Formats: sequence, structure tokens, C-alpha cells
Amino acid sequence: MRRTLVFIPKRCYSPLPVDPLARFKTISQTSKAPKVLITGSLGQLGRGLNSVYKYMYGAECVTMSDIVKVPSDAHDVSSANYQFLDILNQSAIEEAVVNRNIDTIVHFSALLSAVGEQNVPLALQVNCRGVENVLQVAMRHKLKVFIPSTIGAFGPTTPRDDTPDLTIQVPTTIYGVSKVYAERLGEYYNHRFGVDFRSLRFPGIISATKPGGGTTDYAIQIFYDALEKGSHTCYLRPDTSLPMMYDTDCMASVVQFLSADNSQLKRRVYNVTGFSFTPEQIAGAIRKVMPNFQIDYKICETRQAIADSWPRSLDDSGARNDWGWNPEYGLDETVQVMFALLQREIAQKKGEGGEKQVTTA
Ligand SMILES: NC(=O)C1=CN([C@@H]2O[C@H](COP(=O)(O)OP(=O)(O)OC[C@H]3O[C@@H](n4cnc5c(N)ncnc54)[C@H](O)[C@@H]3O)[C@@H](O)[C@H]2O)C=CC1
Ligand SMILES: CC(=O)[C@H](N)C(=O)O
Repeated sequence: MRRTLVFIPKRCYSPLPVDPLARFKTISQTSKAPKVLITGSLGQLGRGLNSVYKYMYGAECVTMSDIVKVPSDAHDVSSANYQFLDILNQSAIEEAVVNRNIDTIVHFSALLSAVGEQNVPLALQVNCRGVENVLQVAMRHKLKVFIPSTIGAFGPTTPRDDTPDLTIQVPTTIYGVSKVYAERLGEYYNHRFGVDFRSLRFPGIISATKPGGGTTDYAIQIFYDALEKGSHTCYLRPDTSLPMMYDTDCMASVVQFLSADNSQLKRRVYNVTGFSFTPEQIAGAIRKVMPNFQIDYKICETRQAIADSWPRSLDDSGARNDWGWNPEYGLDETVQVMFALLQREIAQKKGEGGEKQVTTA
């Protein structure tokens, strides 16, 4: 059976029988437009959040920043709303905040779990000094600040199933250690200086933008490989269960959490999640739309050890109860959306892509 997928800004589609824009529409109709600075905005998550904010409040509400040149195919990024900003330079952050009248920073710059292990000094710089700089500027200019955390902020002594918001946090990666530092430092700036710090612990995020060097990256690469080669060689064991979330749910969690009234929040750091699966299970879901898809395994010891130290599933009931968090995408919907997005991308590269609508089997 063929079904139509509705186009929403850039990466957002929905094969679900609900209006995929409803969440974003409701929030933008009931909240004041923020003036947002996104750091690390050319990474996996930054591009998506930029297009969601542009859809919700208009292009003038968001400034993107990073230390790399805009890729030539990044049509969603204009020179008017992009600037170079090294997160290690506190006065440059301050200058951007003052010149653009910013009231909210979404701080995405970071080194992820796998690349962090390859360069610990740089991970300490970007992940720790960067957070300190952002919080200092947020304090001086009374900004709201969102700094994502991760399942990587947990470790092997944490309960691995339905991991709650408050539990043991003794991670074994520099990425995890730096994220626990960010969580605690943000909470400190909140209670000591009144900074409106907010953080969500994300699971692995699945999007059509390629990932930046984490342990959960296979869950994106598997779709590219399925379409380009019909097979994927996975660096994790077939039974490695990890929590994940689809891109649009991730973006919705950020904008919904940032627009929640302070009185709704019982804590500054919440778990959010979508669904959990193993490589074997996602391969099974892919076979529902591509019956000949093959998977084999070549284990990367570093990434396997990291995955084995992380939760298998998260309890996000705190976010659901306190500010109404409610993800819309499960594994099968994510597979359908990813196939549709990547097929469109491949077709566009060949010069035959349709802009507004795509269909899938
Ligand atoms: N993608 C995921 O699955 C998850 C991401 N997160 C968090 O979300 C945030 C964004 O993650 P992604 O977009 O996936 O990361 P990414 O690795 O794709 O992007 C990070 C960006 O930071 C930039 N950056 C590096 N050094 C910088 C510096 N000195 N100054 C300014 N920018 C610099 C990079 O150029 C890159 O564009 C990170 O804090 C990450 O820890 C948390 C959990 C899951
Ligand atoms: C879950 C994360 O924080 C990230 N995707 C990683 O694998 O490092």
C-alpha cells in the first residue's frame, strides 16, 4: 500500500494519523517568540532545531553559530542567521548575545562519546569550559539556557532498565563525566544565581542528518547502508539494547520544555525517551519495508563497552507528568520516516527530487 507523507520544515515528516505540526503550532500560538542563539548548530541536532524555530516564530528569532563553514547543500542556513562562534571564547558569546538581543541559549556544542574518548583534553575544553562560559553569560544577561544531557551521564552502576531521573551517576566516559558536570553546574547556577537552566537527558537521536561521533550512530548509518548497499555491518552486538528517539520528537521535547512555565518544573534535569531496540530488532523493522536487508557484525570494543555501561531504557514519567512530554514516534514509524527522508535526499542528489511530498511503499 502506498501512503502520502506530509512535508513539514526540512527534516520533519509524519506517517502518523495526526497533524505532525500540531505540537509546534500550539506552542507558538501560546508562547512569546524567543530570541534564540544555538551553539554547535551545524551538528546533528542544531540544523533540525533551527528549522523548527523558523517554522514556529520566523527566521529572525534564531541565530545559528558554530566553528565550521556552512556545507554547500545546507539550504536551510542563511548567512544572515549564521555566525562563527567558538564556545571557548566567553566574550564572543557575550558579544553575540548583546548584538542580537538574545534571551535564550540552546547550547549544542560538544564532543560526543566515541570522539571524546579519542581526544580527552579537547572534550574537557569543549564540554566543560564551553558550559562554564555559557552559564556565566546566561547569569550576566539573565538568559534562559538549555544544555542537553544524555544517557551517557549514567554508568555501569546505574540501574539499566527504566532508569529514573534521580539515580546513581558514575559514568565511565569523559563525555559522561562532562555531562554530569554540566547537569550539576547548571543546577548550581540555578539555585545560587537564579539562572533559568534546563536540561534533558536524551537517548540516541535518529535523524536524516549524519551524526557527530557517538555510540548510537549505527542507528542512523543503518538506514543509509540499507538504501545504498542493502546491508549494514554493525559495530555493536546484536542483543545490545539502547534507548532512542526520533528527531521530530527530540525537537518537540526541546521547544516544549523551554516553553513550560517555571512553576511546572520540579527539577532542572529530566529524562526523555522514545523507544528501545537492539541492532537485531531494528534490522527486523527494516526488513518489514526491505525484505532482503542483511545485517552482520564486526564489534568495536570501545563502543561496545560504552553501550554496555548505558541504560537499556529510560523512565521519563517525570517529564510526562510535570510538563506534558509525550513522544509520537515508535520504531516502525521511525523506519518509515527515515526511508522517506533518505529516499528523497538520494533522489535530490540525482536531480530528480520532489520538494513538497514523498510517498513510500
Ligand atoms: N545526537 C545524539 O544522539 C545526542 C546528542 N546529545 C547532545 O546534544 C548536543 C548536540 O549533539 P549533536 O548535534 O549530535 O552533536 P554534533 O557532534 O553533531 O555537533 C556538535 C557541534 O559542535 C561544534 N563544536 C565543536 N567544538 C566547538 C567549539 N569550540 N565552539 C563551537 N562549536 C563547536 C561542532 O562543530 C559540531 O557542529 C550535544 O551536547 C550532545 O551531547 C545528547 C544525547 C544524544
Ligand atoms: C547518546 C548520545 O549521547 C550520543 N548519541 C552518543 O552516542 O554519544
